[in-house]
Amino acid sequence: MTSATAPPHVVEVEHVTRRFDATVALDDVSLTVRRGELLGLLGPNGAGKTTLLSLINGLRKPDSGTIRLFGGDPRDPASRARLGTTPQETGLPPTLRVAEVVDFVARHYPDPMPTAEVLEMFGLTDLARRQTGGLSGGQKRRLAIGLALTGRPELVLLDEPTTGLDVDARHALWDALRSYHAQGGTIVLTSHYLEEVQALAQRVVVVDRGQVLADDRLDVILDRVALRRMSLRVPDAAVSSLATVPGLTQHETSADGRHELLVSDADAAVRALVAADVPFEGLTIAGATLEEAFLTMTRTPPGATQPGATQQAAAVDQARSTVTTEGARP
Ligand SMILES: Nc1ncnc2c1ncn2[C@@H]1O[C@H](COP(=O)(O)OP(=O)(O)OP(=O)(O)O)[C@@H](O)[C@H]1O
Repeated sequence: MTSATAPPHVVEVEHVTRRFDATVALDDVSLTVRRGELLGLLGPNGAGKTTLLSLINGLRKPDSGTIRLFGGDPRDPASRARLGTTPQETGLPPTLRVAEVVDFVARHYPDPMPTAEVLEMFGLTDLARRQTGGLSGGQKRRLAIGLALTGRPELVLLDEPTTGLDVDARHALWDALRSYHAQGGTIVLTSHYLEEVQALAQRVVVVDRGQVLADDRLDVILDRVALRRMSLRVPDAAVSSLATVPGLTQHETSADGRHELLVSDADAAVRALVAADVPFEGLTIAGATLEEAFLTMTRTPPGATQPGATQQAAAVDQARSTVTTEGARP
């Protein structure tokens, strides 16, 4: 699947901006995908994930910036010859049988996987003779992802691959993707689910409102997500002590005067407050949400003003309504 002399980057995105009328779907995004990586693009609804994939697979053009796919222009079919892709929704010819569709797609590639292997890998062997119009939503999804891998692509782009799948099907699909990756394949997948990214990805790019908020190894991102939210009251004279709390990543004061702290270790933070004789009251501790972790990832340039608590709370509320936090709480 890979060649020893091939360049290390299969995708290069440089300062890419893409607008839809007044909406800036991607705002000066830069990232590279190395050969053999399994990269998770994580972000809430409308973050820009699908737009980014559509630029990488050549369906859309950036307004500014450049995208290279295997070193070439993604809009050139030759650049896409080694690419497999599955959009969020796939149209399958309803009267063709499952095995016929796999055969049909396989004939477009020089060295496809045998149809039986694709069917086996995605748990579709018993459905080989079923017309695709008679498949359930989850079965169609598995077939669509099987089709993306049929040509043994070097890179596969998967937009929310397991949406609509039950737990068993989701795990079977993860196994198939791990096996493809173990054979040298490169995967970029988008997900709302931290759990999914956690199960598969080695590197995670967090996107929100068209911007890359974080791009790091999975373990580094998970450390950031394992935040705790502490809410407490302190007298004005003791507010400055809050800045010395260990593991503090964010401090805001809400409209009712409560102090909201995001900390990496709430036990250590409470011990420090007690040791410093800070007369706090009304303390509550909760797991920070994934959205809160996203927000703390926003890098504020030195000297810039932090967003106000009201603005931040509104952003959290907005994100909370759209992102699945399954698995986000420690
Ligand atoms: N064809 C389009 N016309 C107008 N606006 C669009 C179009 N495609 C995307 N957008 C807007 O661009 C922004 C980014 O959308 P995009 O679909 O890339 O986000 P996403 O992260 O993939 O979201 P989701 O997780 O819901 O699929 C959103 O505000 C969306 O409404």
